[in-house]
Amino acid sequence: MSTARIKICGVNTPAALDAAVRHRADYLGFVFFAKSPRNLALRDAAALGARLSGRASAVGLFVDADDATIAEAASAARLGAIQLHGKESPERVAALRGQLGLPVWKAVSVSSRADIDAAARYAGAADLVLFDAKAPKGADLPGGLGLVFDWTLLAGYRAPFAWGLAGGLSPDNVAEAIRVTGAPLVDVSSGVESAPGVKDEGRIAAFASAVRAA
Ligand SMILES: O=C(O)c1ccccc1N[C@@H]1O[C@H](COP(=O)(O)O)[C@@H](O)[C@H]1O
Repeated sequence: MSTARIKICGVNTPAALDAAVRHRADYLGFVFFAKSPRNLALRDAAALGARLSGRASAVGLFVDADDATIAEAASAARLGAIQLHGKESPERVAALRGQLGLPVWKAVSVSSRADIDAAARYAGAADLVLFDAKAPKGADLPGGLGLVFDWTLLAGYRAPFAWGLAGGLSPDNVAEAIRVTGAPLVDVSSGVESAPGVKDEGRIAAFASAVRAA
């Protein structure tokens, strides 16, 4: 099995960006969702995109955002892909992909096998499906909560699309998550933070090492 690709999500400062690049993350997530402690103002996102300057791909995270918001951020922050983390339908995903000319990732929240099966509706619409733990009812955020789902639901999974694993990953559990699921991509946010919205270089380094050793 080849090494899983790494996405560090919620990068919101130059120091966090430099740390993620130093530890060879493949993707850096820029969050555009006002309720998130990792939310980026457009001007800050533009500065981070310029600093990144193609050394890794910037993935913009949106939650049920409108076309103009996504297009403006994609251009300002030099996004290489967008991640839709709300209730976007396959039709909405396909339409955005056509409009933007960028790969579109769709997060699918999981608490049961039925959720995995239902993700098949995004085949042909999304460039990548990201399985994440379902947030509790009434939560402020649909992700970025450090919650894990039952990885055995993905054991032996044959996906009809490119896919990745998210939800409560950390330096301590990511090797086991890869072992159980065979995930080709892992996405982490709160598991590499010292406090909500504060990335920690030591934890980023440990996460990247654990993935490469898995
Ligand atoms: O990171 C956020 O603040 C966020 C906000 C809204 C939707 C998703 C968000 N993050 C994504 O959630 C998953 C899991 O995060 P965690 O590792 O459990 O903290 C991941 O895909 C983040 O990109």
